[in-house]
Amino acid sequence: MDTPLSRGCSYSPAESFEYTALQFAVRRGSVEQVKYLIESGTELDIGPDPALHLALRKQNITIAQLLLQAGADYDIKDSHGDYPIHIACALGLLEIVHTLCSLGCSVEVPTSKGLFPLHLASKNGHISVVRCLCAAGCNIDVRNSDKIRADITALKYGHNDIAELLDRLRATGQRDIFARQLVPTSRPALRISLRLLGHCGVGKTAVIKSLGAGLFSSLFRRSSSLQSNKSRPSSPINTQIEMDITCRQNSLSFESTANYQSTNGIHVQNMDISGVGDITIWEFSGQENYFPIYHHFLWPSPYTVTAILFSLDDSPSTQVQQVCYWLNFLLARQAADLPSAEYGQILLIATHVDLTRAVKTQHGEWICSDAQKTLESVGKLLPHVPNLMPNIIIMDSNVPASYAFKQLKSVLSTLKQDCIQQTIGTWTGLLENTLTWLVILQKDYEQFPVLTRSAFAELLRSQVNLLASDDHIQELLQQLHSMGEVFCIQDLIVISVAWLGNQLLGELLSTQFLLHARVTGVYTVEDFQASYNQCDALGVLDLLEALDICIPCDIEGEVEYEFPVYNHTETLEGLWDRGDPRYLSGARYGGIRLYTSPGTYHLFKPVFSHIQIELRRATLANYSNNDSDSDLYQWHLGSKLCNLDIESLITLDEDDKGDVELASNIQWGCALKIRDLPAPVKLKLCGLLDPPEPHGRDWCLLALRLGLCQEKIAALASQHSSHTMRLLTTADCSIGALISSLHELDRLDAAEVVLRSAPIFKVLEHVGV
Ligand SMILES: Nc1nc2c(ncn2[C@@H]2O[C@H](COP(=O)(O)OP(=O)(O)OP(=O)(O)O)[C@@H](O)[C@H]2O)c(=O)[nH]1
Repeated sequence: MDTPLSRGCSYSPAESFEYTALQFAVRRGSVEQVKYLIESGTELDIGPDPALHLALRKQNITIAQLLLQAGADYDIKDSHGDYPIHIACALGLLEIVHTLCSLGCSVEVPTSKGLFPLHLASKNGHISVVRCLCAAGCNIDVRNSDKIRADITALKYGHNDIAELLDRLRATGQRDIFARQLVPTSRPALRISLRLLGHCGVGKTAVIKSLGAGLFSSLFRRSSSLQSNKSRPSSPINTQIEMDITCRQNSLSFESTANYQSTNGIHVQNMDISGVGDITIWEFSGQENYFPIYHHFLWPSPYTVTAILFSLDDSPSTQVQQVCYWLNFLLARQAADLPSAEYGQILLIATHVDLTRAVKTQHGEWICSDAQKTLESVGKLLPHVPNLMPNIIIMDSNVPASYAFKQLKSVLSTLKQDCIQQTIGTWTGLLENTLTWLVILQKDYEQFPVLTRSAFAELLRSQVNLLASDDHIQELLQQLHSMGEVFCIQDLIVISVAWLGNQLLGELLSTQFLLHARVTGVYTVEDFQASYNQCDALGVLDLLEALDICIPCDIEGEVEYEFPVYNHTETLEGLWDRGDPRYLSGARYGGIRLYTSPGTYHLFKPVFSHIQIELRRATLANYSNNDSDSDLYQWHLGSKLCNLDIESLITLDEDDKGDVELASNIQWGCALKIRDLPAPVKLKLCGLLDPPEPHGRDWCLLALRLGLCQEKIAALASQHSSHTMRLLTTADCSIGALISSLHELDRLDAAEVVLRSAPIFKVLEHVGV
C-alpha cells in the first residue's frame, strides 16, 4: 500500500477511519517499525480495527506476538465483530491460539454471526487448533446460532478427522484428563545414563553385571568370575592388544580365542541400582566392526557419565593407546559450538587389578602405581580433555561389594543430585503414560519395532492422548530419545533401542555377518532379504539408510543398496597407471594428500564408510543425469570418481610413505609469494586496504608488518597509483605471512578475501604420474 506515512501517522487520529502509525506499520508488515512504536509507548488498541486484529488478518504471527507481549487487548472486537481468537482460529494460526489460550483469553465467545472459535477452526479444517482449544477447556458441545455443534460443522465441510476427534473426546469423557496430562508437573524428568566404552575384554559386561548384583548374587558373582578367569589369563586378547593388533583381531580373518561372550553391537538396558536408582546403561562392544555406528548413540547429554575402561592386565603402552583412542573418539565427536558441559563427564576405570601386584588399603581401595602411570601418560598426550574426571577408579570388575563399586555408584548418584534441579518441571503425565504404553507398543511391534513419525503420532493420539499436539509429540520424543527409551533418526522412530543396538546392528555388523556378506557390498532388496530374514528387508534398509550404513542406487531402473561397510573389494588395478596415455602427453596431475598424524590411522577407519556413503550421495545428486560420463568406483578403503577428464581419488592407506615424487613438485599455497596472488584478488585487496581518504593507513601498517623499511614505504606513498597494489607487487613475502599480518591488524575481511581466493597449491613443473 502506497499511502504516505504522513497521512495516517498521528498517534491519536482525529477521525476514526484514519490509521495510526502503528496500524500502518502493521499493514506494511514492518516488524522494526512496530517494535519501535511499541517501545516509544504508542497506544496499541485504537480504532475500529486494532493493530492486533490487522496483524492477524495479515497472518503476520511475529507482529501479532509482539503486540500480545506488549499487552494488546485481546478482548475487543474489530469492525467485523471478531475477537482475535476468532481470526486466529479461522486462519489456523496455531501459535497465536496457543498464546491467547495461555494468556487466559475466553474460548467461548461467539462472533457476531454466532460462530464459536471451535466452529471456525472445525469449518476450516484446522485440527491442531481444535486440539489446542479442547486442551484449553472449550465446551465441545457448544452450538452455534443455528444450534449446530462443531463436529457437525466439520463433517459438513469434509473434515472427518476433526469430527472424529470431537466425537471420541465426547465418548471417552476424558478430555480434562488429556488436557491435564499436557501440563508439566513440578516433578523432575531425570534419567541419567552410564555409557561404557573400551576395547574387547576389558570388563564392560563384568562391570554391568556387578552393578546390577544384589548382596546375595554378589557373593555368587565373585566365585563365578574366578571360574571364568581360569580360562582367561593368557588369552591373547588381553595380553597382546596393541592398537594395530586390535584392528587385526577384529578384522575378518581374526578368529577370536577369547572364551568369554563378547558383546555384539550396543547393549542398552535400564537398571535400578541400589543407592543410585533407575539409570540407563549403554555398553558399546569393543569389536571394531561396530565403531561406525557409535556416533549415532553418543549424543551430547549433561546427564551422562561416559566410562572408558582399560585392563591393567594389558601392557602399559596398550593401556595408554586404548584410553587415548576412546578419548579421541569422544573429542572428535564434540561440536565446536556446544559447551563441553553439555557432553557429560568422562571417567576412567582400570580393571583387572586383581591380576596385578597392587595392594589394597584398609578401606579396600586399590593402590596401583601402574594405573596412575597410565593416567599420567594419557594426561601428557591429551592434556586438556574437557570433563575428564581427575580420579581414576581401580577395580576388579567381578567384585560388586567393593570400594571401587561404591566409588562408581557415588559418581552416579552425585551426577543425579547435581542434575535433578535442571529437569524439574519437565515431567508430564503424557511422558508417564507414554512410558507405560511403550511397553505394550513394543510387544505389538516385536518383529520390527520401527515406526514413522506420523504413524507414531497417530498411534500415540489414539491410544494415549487425543489432544497431544505436534509440538507436544516432538518434545516427548526428544525426552524419550535422551532417556534411551526410543531412538529417533530422520523420519523414523525405533521404539526398542535394545533391539536396534543389539539385535539388528549387533547382528548385521557382527564378524560372522561380515564374513558372509557380499564382498562388493551391493545388494538388491531380495538379496538382502535372503541374507537377513528376521524382518522385512525394505523396512530394515530404510533404517540402515537413515543410519548411513547403506545407500540406495538406482542402476538402470533397478534399485541396489551399497554397503561400504561390507565392501571388501581389493584395491582396483591400474588406478594410476603410468602407462596410461592420458598421463603422458602434457597432462598434469595435482591433488591433495592428507596424512593422518602418526598413529591415528585407526581412528579414520570407522569413519571411512561414511565418507563413501557421502561420496555416493553427492555423485548421485550431482552426476546422475550424465552418468555415462561419470562414475564412482568404491573398494575397501578407497574411492575414485571419474568425471570426464577429471579423476579424483580418496584412499586411506596405512603406510605413510606418501607420493614423494608428486609432493616434491608441489608448493603449498601459504608458501607461495604474494605476487602469485591472482590479479582479481589483488584488486579486491586494493579496494579494501587503499585509503578511502588520505589519512587511511592500513596499507602502511601492513607494509610495516610485512617487513618493508621506512624508505620503501615512503616511496610507495609518494606515487599516485594504488599503494596496496604496489605493496603487493613489490614485497617479497609469502601469502601465509600476508594472511597472518592481516589477522594481526584485525583486517579479517581482507584476510578472508585471500583465504577464499588464493591458490591452494602450485605444481612447480610438469609431473607425469
Ligand atoms: N580377573 C578379572 N577378570 C575380569 C575383570 N573384568 C573382566 N574380567 C573377565 O574378563 C572377561 C571379559 O570381560 P567382559 O566384561 O565380558 O569384557 P567386555 O569389555 O564386555 O568385552 P566385549 O564385550 O568384547 O567388548 C570375562 O571373563 C570377565 O570375567 C577383572 O577386573 N578381573
